[in-house]
Amino acid sequence: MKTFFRILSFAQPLSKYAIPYFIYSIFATIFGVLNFTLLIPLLKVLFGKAEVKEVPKEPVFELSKAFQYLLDYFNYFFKKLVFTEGAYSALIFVCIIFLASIFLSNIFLYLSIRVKEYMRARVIENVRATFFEKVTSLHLGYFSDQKKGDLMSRITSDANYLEWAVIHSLELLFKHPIQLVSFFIVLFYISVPLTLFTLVFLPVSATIIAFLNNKLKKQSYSLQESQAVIMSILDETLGGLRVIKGFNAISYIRSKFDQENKHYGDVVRAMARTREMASPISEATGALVVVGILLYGGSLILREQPLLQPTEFITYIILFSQVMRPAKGLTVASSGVQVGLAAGNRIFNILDEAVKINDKENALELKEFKSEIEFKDVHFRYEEDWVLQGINFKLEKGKTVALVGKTGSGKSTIADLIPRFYDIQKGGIYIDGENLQDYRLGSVLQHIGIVSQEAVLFNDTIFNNIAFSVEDATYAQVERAAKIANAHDFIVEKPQGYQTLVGDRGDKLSGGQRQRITIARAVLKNPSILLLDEATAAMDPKTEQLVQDAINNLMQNRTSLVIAHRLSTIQNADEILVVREGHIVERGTHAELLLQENGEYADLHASGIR
Ligand SMILES: Nc1ncnc2c1ncn2[C@@H]1O[C@H](COP(=O)(O)OP(=O)(O)OP(=O)(O)O)[C@@H](O)[C@H]1O
Repeated sequence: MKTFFRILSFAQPLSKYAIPYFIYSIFATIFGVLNFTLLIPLLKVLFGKAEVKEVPKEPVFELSKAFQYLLDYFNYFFKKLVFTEGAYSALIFVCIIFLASIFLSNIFLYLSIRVKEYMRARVIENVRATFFEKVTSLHLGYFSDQKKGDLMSRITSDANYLEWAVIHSLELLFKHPIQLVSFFIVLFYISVPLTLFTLVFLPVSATIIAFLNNKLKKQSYSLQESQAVIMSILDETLGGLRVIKGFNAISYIRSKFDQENKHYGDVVRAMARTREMASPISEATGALVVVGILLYGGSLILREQPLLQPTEFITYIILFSQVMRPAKGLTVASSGVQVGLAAGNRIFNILDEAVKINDKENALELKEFKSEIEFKDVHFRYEEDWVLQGINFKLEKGKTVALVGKTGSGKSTIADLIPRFYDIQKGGIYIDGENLQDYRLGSVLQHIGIVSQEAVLFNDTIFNNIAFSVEDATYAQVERAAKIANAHDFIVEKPQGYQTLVGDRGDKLSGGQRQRITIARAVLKNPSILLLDEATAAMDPKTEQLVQDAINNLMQNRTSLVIAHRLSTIQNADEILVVREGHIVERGTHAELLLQENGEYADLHASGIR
């Protein structure tokens, strides 16, 4: 029930939709039912039962019997018309009212559907916006444990199921119950014993439908899980197509996909079996009831003193056949809600994930970076084991500190702690003497530029890829940044220049070109603190020199923390820290470290990082 109300909360403001929907549904139903009740006078005329021998008496209005008065007045007016104008004129009169009520019923139906669709659009907008906001505010560590495809499936297909669940719940709460109640009021009005007789069958079909719904909910959860797995495989395949083809692993990935795809098909078939059973079951119980009504209703008519008129009986059967529609609608809507509840749970699992990296109340603003960044006894772990232990160093303004060490030693992790991709568990990181966690993160990030090992580009133009973190960047500014990053020349050689689309993840550019675009991006942002993780991918000497020069230009007059994979970048660093298994084991300048006998830096140098 909690999930159900939470799903409805996406349709805020609910009253804006639910109240008009309720009103329109009532009117659509009233006029819809009226169509059928008009059958009684119509049939009377046709069967010649409407003969009137004297002037009928006009009914007297009483507030407590307003409904009865309306019916009596209609009968009075109808009889008067038959008496004064003849039966055929009365028939025309009934037909006109019949048409008018169909027209009105459809107008209200249209209005109710419109409100419903507006609400649907609102729900999907809200769900996606809330989901996207949440996903972008979660800490990076969360995504290490998640499959991307699974998240994508939640924001697309699960969100769709949820959107339908809201619509179905409107129908479940308002439309179908209103229709059912209205039909039953009229049915009771025509014959109480006959209607009581039909009601006996309701609990039987309700129990069967409830059983089917429960089954459907479980199946639908497994369907959505399977959909997520398919999306993940697709995502991995598209992302790694080059490797898959290169390693001739197409059959491996295909069989993985086929297996899941088959499982998905099996679940869809199982769901269809369950869902489609609801309809024949309600049809069969409906037919049973109709036979029962025919037998029982017939006995009421065929008595010596009939309790029911044949014209009323025909109308009753026609009306009853209409009851099946909302009754079936109820079963469809409730299964839609069940499916939506399963989808809702998958979405809420993410929405309920705690945002671990938050700004404190009254957090400080880092307006200007003035003196230094300091790591004091920093300890950090992703999972069980410590990845960093007792890290101490200072990065003074305008200086360059380089991190070197074997792969997996913890260099990237140290750099990731400054923009608070992760928070440390012990010790402290200080900027200008204040704890990093006391600042508003946004104000710190404003001063940081990151160039990572992997050049991350978006499927957009070169211009937008360079300008993406700087609002309103001008063409001249972007061009200047590209020149400093040694990127301008290759950009203008492209037919579309800065407007060239780079392709998915920058596929249409070479590795060196992608690197220089990301360097230009950092140049344009002009941050005072630079976190630079050198690319490890091998480039030809000329490109490498171009990238190296671009990096040197970028580092000028900045405070830099550099993760070095080549010695050439860091020979001029003010301090080099050698990291081993999460500890700093050596520190000093290039020259100092080379002098250390059996030192790790000297070793690394000898083994060839250059
Ligand atoms: N998201 C993560 N979850 C769990 N463990 C991680 C995660 N990221 C890194 N690690 C582990 O933390 C340790 C340090 O990794 P880190 O990436 O900082 O090393 P590195 O020195 O930068 O390596 P490289 O030079 O290869 O980039 C490694 O043992 C790695 O397996």
